[in-house]
Amino acid sequence: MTSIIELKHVSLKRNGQWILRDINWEIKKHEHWVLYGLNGAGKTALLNMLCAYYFPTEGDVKVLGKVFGRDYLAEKLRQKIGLVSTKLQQKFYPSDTAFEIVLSGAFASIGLYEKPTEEMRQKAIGLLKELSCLHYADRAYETLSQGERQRVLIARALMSEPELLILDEPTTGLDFLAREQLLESIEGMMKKESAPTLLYVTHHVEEILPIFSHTLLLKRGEVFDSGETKEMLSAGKLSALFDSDVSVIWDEGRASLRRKVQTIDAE
Ligand SMILES: Nc1ncnc2c1ncn2[C@@H]1O[C@H](COP(=O)(O)OP(=O)(O)OP(=O)(O)O)[C@@H](O)[C@H]1O
Repeated sequence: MTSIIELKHVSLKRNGQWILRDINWEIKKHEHWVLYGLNGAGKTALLNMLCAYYFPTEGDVKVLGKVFGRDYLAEKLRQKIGLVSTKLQQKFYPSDTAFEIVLSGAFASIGLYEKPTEEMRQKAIGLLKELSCLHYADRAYETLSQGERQRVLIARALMSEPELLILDEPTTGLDFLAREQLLESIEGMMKKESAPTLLYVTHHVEEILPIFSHTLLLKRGEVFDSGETKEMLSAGKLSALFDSDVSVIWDEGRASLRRKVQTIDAE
């Protein structure tokens, strides 16, 4: 099976501090992964590396068949990766419509500077429909809710038919219902045969859908463990990850966590 991401003994130092240490990770085509870790675990640093914004201090990074430092062109590589992150959300022009924002994905630009073809327009309409956002296609970005914006940005990311789609904490700022509806849309989208490999970054176990076959647990810049999701989300493993006792409750293929409160006997 083709590798989408291959990291070998990758470490990253920034401002004299090690942020990532000895990361080994392989994502194969058609596997869908979760990158899970608490605040400050190094998730953003790792994503910045995968998208060629950071260069490893040590080790080898290969993304979509391109070896960093040897045969890759950052811009070209990024065009093959669909990235949806909160940081990206803030870059769009408030008066651009949802339709224009989705279309801009075909040119990998912020704003629409080239005339889209009829084929692009049809594709954008199809994606807006698929992500249930066609009814606000003509609304200005600034008038959209957080959940609506995320849907539009996922549709935009899919315009260029990326081989890898990275969703970086896409449910930030969503209420329970909006979160669940977005997760349902993501699940539906990933069931399509033409779906890209998906990397979903989160610090909420509840968001890990059954479609995510694999999970990498990141702790203080190191791989704590990685493998099949079901195995990674065990009470023992997560308690060790958090340095705090938790129990895991499974319901319809999704896990949720409870922190065990230590009770001290009065006697
Ligand atoms: N340029 C930098 N210089 C020094 N330290 C940095 C730099 N960038 C990140 N760090 C540190 O590296 C650690 C990992 O940061 P990172 O933002 O990757 O974590 P994260 O897992 O994305 O966290 P969160 O879930 O809170 O967004 C943090 O302790 C952060 O302060």
